[in-house]
Amino acid sequence: MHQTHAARLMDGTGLARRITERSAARAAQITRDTGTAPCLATVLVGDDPASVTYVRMKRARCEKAGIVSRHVGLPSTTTTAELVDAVSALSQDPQVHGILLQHPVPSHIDERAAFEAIAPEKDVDGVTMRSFAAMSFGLPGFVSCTPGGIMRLLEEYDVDLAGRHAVVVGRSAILGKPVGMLLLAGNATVTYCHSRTKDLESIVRQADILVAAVGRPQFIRGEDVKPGAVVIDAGYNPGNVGDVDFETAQTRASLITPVPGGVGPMTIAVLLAQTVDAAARQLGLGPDRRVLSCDGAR
Ligand SMILES: Nc1nc2c(c(=O)[nH]1)N[C@@H](CN(C=O)c1ccc(C(=O)N[C@@H](CCC(=O)O)C(=O)O)cc1)CN2
Repeated sequence: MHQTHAARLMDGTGLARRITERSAARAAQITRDTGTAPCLATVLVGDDPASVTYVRMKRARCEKAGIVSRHVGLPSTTTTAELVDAVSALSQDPQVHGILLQHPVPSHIDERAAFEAIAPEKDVDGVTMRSFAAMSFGLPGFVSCTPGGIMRLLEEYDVDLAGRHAVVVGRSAILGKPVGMLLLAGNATVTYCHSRTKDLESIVRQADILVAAVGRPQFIRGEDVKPGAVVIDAGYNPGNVGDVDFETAQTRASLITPVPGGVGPMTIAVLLAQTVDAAARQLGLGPDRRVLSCDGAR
């Protein structure tokens, strides 16, 4: 019989705040040293309410951290060519250091073509193929923000990955696929599951580390969580509901991210940290490797 206990919560809000304080200090230093503040351009196509909220949150956090926020809002009728032109113009603008194209774009647009119009040195959201390849090969570059935030949370809570079975449920280009590659780089044994996976529950039950990134509310049943597992809920469904049935999962897991307050805030903290890093490089200063690692700030 399984013993009932409450898992320890992984506090993404607190860690994100500490990382962002460091980003703000570094942004102020860059502004003092060069006379130019780091600048993130956000691009939003259409008026999907959730996307409007996320972009607003990103812009507000930039401004609080001393990062200039430039916004390009485009109508939902925008064509692929028009979006590629808008992103290319930002890629060529020396006053812009980072570019964020909010996902998803309307379905008639070739989102991949638009992402690929982001200059590599400005890909602070880690969405281009080049960034994905660099991350996969362990080369310098920007990571996709939610996967980067998840890895930073695992590090903060001293989760040992080596030899452990990590199960990623979901295979999206900016979340499921890259987080699996980062877990692999950490020497975990990685299994990807998706909508065509047969007997998903039996694979989930084997996970020492479970990353839920399906985009379906409470899709992962709490009773399928292996006792002692580390559960990362990367779901951001309407009403702040995650992909995991939290109530039951937290009685079985050893560590679990809450929704809200887990992975979400980390996504934005990584975006800001990478924007500051990009600005430092483009303005001829070295990157500050400590911004993300946040040593001594626990
Ligand atoms: N280009 C990108 N598009 C999208 C990304 C991304 O990383 N890059 N991620 C997701 C969603 N997302 C950011 O865009 C995001 C979702 C949720 C949160 C967050 O902090 N949520 C809070 C709760 C929200 C609230 O208080 O209203 C939480 O979990 O505590 C941040 C970012 C889609 N698109």
